[in-house]
Amino acid sequence: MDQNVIEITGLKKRFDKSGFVLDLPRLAVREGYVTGFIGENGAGKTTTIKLVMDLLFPDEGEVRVFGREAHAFSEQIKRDLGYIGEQTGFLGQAKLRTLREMVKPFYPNWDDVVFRRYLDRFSLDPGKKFKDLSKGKQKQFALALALSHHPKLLLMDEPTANLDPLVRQELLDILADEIEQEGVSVFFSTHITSDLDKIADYILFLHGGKLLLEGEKDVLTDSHRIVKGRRELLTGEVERLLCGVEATEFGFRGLAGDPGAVHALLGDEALYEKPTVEDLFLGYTRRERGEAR
Ligand SMILES: Nc1ncnc2c1ncn2[C@@H]1O[C@H](COP(=O)(O)OP(=O)(O)OP(=O)(O)O)[C@@H](O)[C@H]1O
Repeated sequence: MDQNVIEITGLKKRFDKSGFVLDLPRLAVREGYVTGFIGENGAGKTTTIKLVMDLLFPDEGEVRVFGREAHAFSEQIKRDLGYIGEQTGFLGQAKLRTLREMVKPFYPNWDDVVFRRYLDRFSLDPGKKFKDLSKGKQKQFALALALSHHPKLLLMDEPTANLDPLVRQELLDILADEIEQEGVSVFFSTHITSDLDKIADYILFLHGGKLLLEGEKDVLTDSHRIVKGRRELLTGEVERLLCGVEATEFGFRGLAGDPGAVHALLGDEALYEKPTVEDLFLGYTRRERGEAR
């Protein structure tokens, strides 16, 4: 299982109009795991996903999916890939059953039993038009289509946006089932970091077009600590060991990448808590923006 389903090397993608540059010397998504892709608005997540989907072409470097070059093998790759984009590109006027007819021929592994099972599970009426579904129901339909051809990789751009907490939890449960039963790999971007606390094995954190932090989620959260203490403990020396420091008259809070070094200075005078993915995200983003206090 030590394969990478996505492997990007030496990639550069520039948008002359906006001046944005995506610069990824190396990015890998491992087979059989859930990898969460986070980053602030405009960090380049959608651009990366579009490059993997061969909807954009790199200026430099290479994108490989299932070990094959993404552009040259685009058709073969897509057969094994379930994609849910930010905007579902379905023809809104079409009924769900018509959309099934349109999509099915592209996938040799199409499975009507799975498709019907998900329509039932999501209470989706095949006679309804896509445009008449709520945004959440549209996402569920997109997921039903994506899962009905037994993909090896689910590639999703903000799949849980616009979903109420119950539907979001159901989607996460479905992903967990698919991983367990079908061994599917999952790569998805999100702003809802609590979803990553729940199901991600790996985290890729993009900032300004570059990978800022990556690794196994448990290793990242175990190796960092949120440090809290009284305001007078926040000396310059302590502050240099923290990122994303928030301080008031009375106290402070900051993320430590080397908690041992902070403990050597503050000992048990401070509190040390395991961070969430959101804590990591905020700490590193603020550090990059030079926003600390
Ligand atoms: N076709 C394009 N032409 C010019 N600039 C573009 C184009 N597509 C994206 N960009 C710019 O590239 C940057 C990255 O955009 P991208 O959509 O990949 O970010 P994102 O991380 O997905 O953001 P969000 O979380 O807001 O969806 C942004 O500054 C965006 O304006």
